[in-house]
Amino acid sequence: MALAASEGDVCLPLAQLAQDEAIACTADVLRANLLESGVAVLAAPLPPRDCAHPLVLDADDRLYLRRFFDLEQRLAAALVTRARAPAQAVPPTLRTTLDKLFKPRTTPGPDWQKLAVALALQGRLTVISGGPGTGKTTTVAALLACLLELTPTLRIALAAPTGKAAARMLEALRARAADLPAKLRKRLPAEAHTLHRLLGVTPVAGRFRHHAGNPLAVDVLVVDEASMLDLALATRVLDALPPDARLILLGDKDQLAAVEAGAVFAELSAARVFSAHTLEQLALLTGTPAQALADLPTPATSTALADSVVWLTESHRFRHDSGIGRLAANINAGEGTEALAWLRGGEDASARWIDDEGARPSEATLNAMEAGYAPYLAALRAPAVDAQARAAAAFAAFDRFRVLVAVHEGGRGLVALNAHLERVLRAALDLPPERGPGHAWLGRPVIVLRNDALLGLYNGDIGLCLPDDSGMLMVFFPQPGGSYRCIAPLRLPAHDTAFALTVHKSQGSEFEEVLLVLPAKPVRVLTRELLYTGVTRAARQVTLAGPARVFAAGCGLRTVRLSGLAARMSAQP
Ligand SMILES: Nc1ncnc2c1ncn2[C@@H]1O[C@H](COP(=O)(O)OP(=O)(O)OP(=O)(O)O)[C@@H](O)[C@H]1O
Repeated sequence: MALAASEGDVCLPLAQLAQDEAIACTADVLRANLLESGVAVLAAPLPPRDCAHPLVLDADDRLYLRRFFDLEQRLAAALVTRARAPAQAVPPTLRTTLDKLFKPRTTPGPDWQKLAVALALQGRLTVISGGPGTGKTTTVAALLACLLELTPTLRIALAAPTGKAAARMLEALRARAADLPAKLRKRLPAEAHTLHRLLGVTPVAGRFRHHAGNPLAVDVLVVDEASMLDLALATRVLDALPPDARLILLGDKDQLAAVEAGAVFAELSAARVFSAHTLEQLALLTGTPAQALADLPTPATSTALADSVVWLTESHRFRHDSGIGRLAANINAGEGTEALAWLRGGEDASARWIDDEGARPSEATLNAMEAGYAPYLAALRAPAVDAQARAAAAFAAFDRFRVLVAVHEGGRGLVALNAHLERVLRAALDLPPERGPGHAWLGRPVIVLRNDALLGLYNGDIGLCLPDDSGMLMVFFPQPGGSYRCIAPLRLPAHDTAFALTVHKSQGSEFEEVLLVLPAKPVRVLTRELLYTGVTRAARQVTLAGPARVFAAGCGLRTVRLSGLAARMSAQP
């Protein structure tokens, strides 16, 4: 079970477990043995309160670690309670506001951004799924404008699983809110938090200061990059949210799931289903012709998350047929061979392919890696007025490009590519030979691997080693408001070099250009979701380097996360 959890699964179906070579018996025999031995207890529908069994078996023969069963049960109940909360009346005056915020469309079809706002105005749980640039943040800016118009004193919190994602969200929200009246803009939050910081980290792992007994003082919580939410964190967020607060989850259902167990966002946003009554209300509020909504699924029996899920599918950042959009669509559809045909033909400069089959990256791949960081090298060499100005220039140059990888080890993995780029940069800057792994040197980018609440650093934060105004090498981290704070290298929690990042660690970030280096052989972690997430980190240009068969195999491989969340939500009384 622990192995399954480490691969992201929340539970294991008994039938699958029974096929394991080490177990080799029927599911019936396995069930009887587990229950008789006292290792597992039946959930009917919940396990008895005071039992000490480490495993729980549910009515559909899913076997859980006790902790995961409790979390999943709690999360399902909390989500369904929120989704079923009676619809809130929306004053008709908001129709005028919505019309002002969303100009009539020039393209056919309903305006899903406007519909998403109308839906979120009525409910306490709204899940908005969309690929890059589909207007999720713009939608939230409009929603907050409507809510603030109704309640000027509304307490809004913005959060994301990583510091980078939180900072991007705040920046994007400010930009999207630029057209709002100044009195509303002023009331938007000035900060976005990591979820850990919002919930309040305590010295006890997994315990937060805010929970059901000490809820967050918020009326609306917006969580961006929600596909990175694992089961445990999602449960803590729901626990800490006051019952009448609104929760808005933004994410991309096609992206990689969290590193830890669970694929909460993908499960929540898998289907969008509306009741006939809600569609009627939405049509009224948004002025959408009922005909335009007629094709939407309206099941006879309501589903757990009916009227809570919206998909945004139109990218405003790049056209569907532009290189990055087209490649992302091919990957999502499992069309690796089709993608390779046009990538190899060099049809679109925004998506490039380097045929590279060796155990180590070819000359062409290494050249692309080094060329990508040439502007960063130039920024490190350039004179600067002061340390803050140098940090701003260095971050701007560093953040425009990133090397992404699927695996840690091997000649094409994270460690090897970081080592290569370190050697190249040190040679170019005439730095003395390495003094061993982990020390500071001018220009070293670092990624934080552990939360350190005291220092205010969180897993995934990225800093750059640069001189401070006294010439001492420090690690600079961006902070809200655009300035940089610096921390002595020796004080940093566990960290690593960050020229190359795993695709997992790149979630929540976006770069002008991305070079995605694939491994030499197909591996289990190289899935459709990983390729999609990697490719969609690029805003302007993506280059893939690897063997064609590895890319094609990855497009054909879907991530399967075993979980019972959807079933448990449907089973809620
Ligand atoms: N309805 C629209 N019409 C035209 N442009 C739009 C529309 N909605 C959003 N945009 C523009 O598209 C770009 C992306 O919008 P936005 O940041 O809201 O998308 P997102 O889904 O939050 O993106 P991300 O992938 O960064 O999370 C922005 O430049 C925004 O101004």
